[in-house]
Amino acid sequence: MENSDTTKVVLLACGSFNPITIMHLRMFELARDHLEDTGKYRVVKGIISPVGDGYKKKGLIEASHRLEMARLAAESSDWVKVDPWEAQQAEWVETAKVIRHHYEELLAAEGKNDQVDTVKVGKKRRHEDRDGFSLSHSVRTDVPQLKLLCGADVLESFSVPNLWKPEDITEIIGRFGMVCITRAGNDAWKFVHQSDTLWRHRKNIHLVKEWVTNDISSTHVRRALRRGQSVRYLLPDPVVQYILEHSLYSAESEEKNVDVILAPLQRYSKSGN
Ligand SMILES: Nc1ncnc2c1ncn2[C@@H]1O[C@H](COP(=O)(O)OP(=O)(O)OP(=O)(O)O)[C@@H](O)[C@H]1O
Ligand SMILES: NC(=O)c1ccc[n+]([C@@H]2O[C@H](COP(=O)(O)O)[C@@H](O)[C@H]2O)c1
Ligand SMILES: [Zn+2]
Repeated sequence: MENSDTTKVVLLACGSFNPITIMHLRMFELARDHLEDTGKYRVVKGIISPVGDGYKKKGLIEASHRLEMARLAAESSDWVKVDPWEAQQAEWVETAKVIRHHYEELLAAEGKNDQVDTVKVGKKRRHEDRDGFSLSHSVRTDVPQLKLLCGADVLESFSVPNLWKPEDITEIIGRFGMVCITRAGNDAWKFVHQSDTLWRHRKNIHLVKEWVTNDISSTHVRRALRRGQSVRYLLPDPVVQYILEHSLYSAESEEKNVDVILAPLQRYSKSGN
């Protein structure tokens, strides 16, 4: 039965997905269970958004292949879909912009625009937060919430110099919120505790402890493929087939972007941000 007190949530996972693994799909299941277990949320959709080639990460193969593999993987889910928008952009797009794009899509799908209906927005939300970010322009309760889904490594990468703009971190967490899958739960909490920005927005950070630890990573999968080893059961079968059919992941593909600086580092060190 529909509970009118629950808030609908859409989960957005951004990453390389080079290639997508079963752990990426598990993240969605873990996050949905965690949010729904609070009794406050109902997760209605998951979106996988592979990063574009402009991200320039070492070993990042073409977005067309990564998108197709993600689509094959998502066929096994009735609620997680792949969205090609980010992957199709000529230049790397900041995650905050990707979230904004999907939020606008969400509003459009609900027949709403980005103007907040103040009657429907809770009073306590109508203020500037301490970073000067106007929450009154951004939080509404009549459409599903959009939250960024990621692993603890992404949360911890917030402290890497020149990787994230501080205002983007504030917007991602303060305006939208994050669901973060963590293998070492205490470390992620410690990280939140040690950052003033993260601590201020702690109620918008959902840390999900993964009890059945699973260290599958795309790096491990690419390494195994380079060595001619089996990757079966680490990836959905159709993804394994696709990789073999197209001979993806070799010593050569791992050298892609080897001498190139990662797009965010390039962008933010240049601008002096
Ligand atoms: N085993 C895992 N546990 C928790 N989160 C994970 C795990 N694997 C990937 N993620 C998360 O999935 C998202 C996409 O990650 P990404 O595409 O970088 O995969 P990855 O396996 O970490 O790849 P790579 O080894 O190339 O960095 C990120 O938010 C990452 O933190
Ligand atoms: N400043 C930013 O918005 C920023 C910085 C670094 C990574 N990211 C994103 O985080 C994800 C990380 O992916 P990887 O873990 O595969 O590197 C990608 O989607 C990337 O675009 C965003
Ligand atoms: Zn990663």
